[in-house]
This record gives sequence, structure tokens and C-alpha cells, in this order.
Amino acid sequence: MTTTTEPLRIAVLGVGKMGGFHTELLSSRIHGARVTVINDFDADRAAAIADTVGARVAADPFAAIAADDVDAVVIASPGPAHEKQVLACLERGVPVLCEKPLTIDVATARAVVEAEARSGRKLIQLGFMRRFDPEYVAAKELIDSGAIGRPLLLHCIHRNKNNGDHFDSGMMIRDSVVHEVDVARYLLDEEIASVQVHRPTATAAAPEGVSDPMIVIFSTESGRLVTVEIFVRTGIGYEVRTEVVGETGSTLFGLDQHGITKTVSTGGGRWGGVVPEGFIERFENAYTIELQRWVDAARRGTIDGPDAWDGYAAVAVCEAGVEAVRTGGVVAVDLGPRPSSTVQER
Ligand SMILES: NC(=O)c1ccc[n+]([C@@H]2O[C@H](COP(=O)([O-])OP(=O)(O)OC[C@H]3O[C@@H](n4cnc5c(N)ncnc54)[C@H](O)[C@@H]3O)[C@@H](O)[C@H]2O)c1
Ligand SMILES: O[C@H]1[C@H](O)[C@@H](O)[C@H](O)[C@@H](O)[C@H]1O
Repeated sequence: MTTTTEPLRIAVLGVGKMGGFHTELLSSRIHGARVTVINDFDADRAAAIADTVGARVAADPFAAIAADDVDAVVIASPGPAHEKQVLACLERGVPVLCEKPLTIDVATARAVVEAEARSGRKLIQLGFMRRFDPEYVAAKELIDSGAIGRPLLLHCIHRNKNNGDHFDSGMMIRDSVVHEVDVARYLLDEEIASVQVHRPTATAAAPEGVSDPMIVIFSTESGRLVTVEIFVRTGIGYEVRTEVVGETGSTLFGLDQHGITKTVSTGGGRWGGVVPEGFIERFENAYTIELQRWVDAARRGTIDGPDAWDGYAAVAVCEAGVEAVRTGGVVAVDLGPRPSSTVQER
């Protein structure tokens, strides 16, 4: 580990859209960090990005994790690669910011949680960036202050412009709704007990057999309900809105972060605004805060954000969600016991 005056030396694994942006932020806006090693399946892409930030390329992700010039790791490779890369970080004892999903099934996610618990250190942070978005943070503070009474309902809208033909109903749950799983757990401070999915008439833009949009309903352990509209081919842009309904009030947000209400304009007898194009435009601020807090914590050898248990719980709920898409029924979520050393104050 570096001393506090030296920058944290970071390896980024996977420099596609998300990893490329993390690399850019770490190299321009984040204090106390330096990207030293880049790895990507696509060697040309790795070389091009490494060149822009003065890093070197490692051809193998595990060599990158083991390298002497690496103190911490950002994993932004596709979900199926996460499990082995996270376990290698644990084995070496370096802090890791792993993009969601933690892994792609419950058994492997549980194994990661248990491996971290055995190590006795909290090293894994999940890339649930909405927890760092100022609007989500303000909503959480409002809820915790008691200003809207006990929250009873959560309504979420999650729309993307077009995630491509490979994005099937399962990916819509695992890669997209996974954010609402975490938001629900974060805002309501409770685990999700069951999932149901409704599949209304699909958009003509959806490939054969893909249910887009879908309405996903979570029920929490105490019986509170969360509705999620997931629609990933609107052809419009990136729309993420959330409303929490409490016993004595409600809060609606996601309208003004680079988004709609801040830029509402009138003219020609109409009013309207700009919808952000994608997740980077919408959550740029959240990614920046997330990375700065992670770097600051990693320099102390720990994490500061959603942890391995949060990643595991999200994988478990999504697995139930995929089953709910298939059966149309209500599918229960059983998280099992939480290893005690994963318990962390939120
Ligand atoms: N938090 C968020 O808002 C957010 C947004 C987008 C993506 N993500 C997550 O980030 C990850 C990457 O998504 P993306 O949209 O950048 O995908 P992408 O396809 O744009 O990039 C993935 C990159 O990883 C590389 N790669 C493939 N296998 C690899 C391996 N085994 N090791 C190293 N690199 C490998 C690919 O060549 C590609 O360059 C996914 O887990 C995704 O869910 C999170
Ligand atoms: O990987 C992306 C990312 O997580 C975005 O935040 C989400 O809106 C998309 O649906 C998903 O595909």
C-alpha cells in the first residue's frame, strides 16, 4: 500500500464505455489517484486508452491485479468476468471497485461474500453509483429525517434509448433493474422478499421474444411495494426517475439532474426540456463522487460505499426476477444468513 502522500496506483480491467469513463475521471478529476495499468480483452482498445493517460498495458487481467505498480483495482469488464477478477483482488488483499453485477449467479456471489468475510477485511465496493448521486442522497436524508413519514411505496422509471439486440429480458433484469434493487434497499433500508414481473405488449423495436417494456414489482420483508418500469428501447434517451410515497408526504426526483426540469423551456406554445442521452450524461456527477470516495477509502485500505453483501443481495433479487419473467408468478428471495464480518454501518 502507498503512503498517504503518494497517489493510489490503479489498474482498470475492461475499458469499454464504463471503464473508459472511469479511467478518464481517475486521470483528470480525482485527487490522489493514478491509473498505472490498463487491461482489456481488446488489445488495441487497451493500448489506445493507456496511451491517453500514460499507463502501461497488461495483456492478462490477473497479471494486472498482481502487479507491483498496482495498489487497487477497478473492474469494468462484463459481468461474467467479475467473479474470478474480484477473487484475485481479495487474494492479493487490494481494494476493488467492481461494477455491477458482482457476479452472474447467487452461488458465485455468495462465495465471494464468504471469501471476503474470511479475509477479515472489507475490500469490495460495488459500482452502484446512484448512492452517490446528490438527488438520491438528498432523498435518503429526507426519508431518514422523517419528513415524509414512513415510506410505503417506491415508484421507479428506468428508460434507456436502445441497449442493442443482445439485451434480452434477462439482461434487462440483471444489468438494468439491478440498479433499482439497490436503490430500493438503500432508500427503504430493508431487504426485498419477493419479485413479480408483468410483461405488457412489447415495443415493435424489441427483437422477437424480448419483453420490453416490463413492470417489475418487489415486495419488501415488511410488505412495502416497489414498482419498476424498465424500458430499454424508447428511442428517446436516458430517463431515470424515482418517487417515494410516505405516510405524510412524498418526494419525486430524477427530473433535474442534467435532465428535464432544469432545462424546461417554453416557446411556440409548447414547453419541454432535454433528456440526457445516456448514463454518463445523467450520472457523471455520481461517478465522480463515487470514485473520489473510493480512492480516499482505498488509500486507507478499505471501502466507502455499497459492499459485497449489497452486490450479493442484488444478484439474488435479480436471479429471482429472471425466474419471475419466466414463470409470471411471484418468486421469493432467500438471502440466507449474512456473514457477520460483512455487517457494516451504512
Ligand atoms: N454503474 C453503471 O452505471 C454502469 C454503466 C455501464 C456499465 N456498467 C457495468 O460496467 C461493466 C462494463 O460495461 P460497459 O457498458 O462498459 O461494456 P463494454 O462492452 O462497453 O466494455 C466492456 C469491455 O471489457 C472488455 N472485456 C471483455 N472481457 C474482458 C475480460 N475478461 N477482462 C477484461 N476486459 C474484458 C471488452 O473488450 C470491452 O472493452 C458491466 O459490468 C456493466 O454492467 C455499469
Ligand atoms: O449497464 C447499463 C448501466 O448500468 C446503466 O446505468 C443502465 O441504465 C443500463 O440499463 C445498463 O445497461
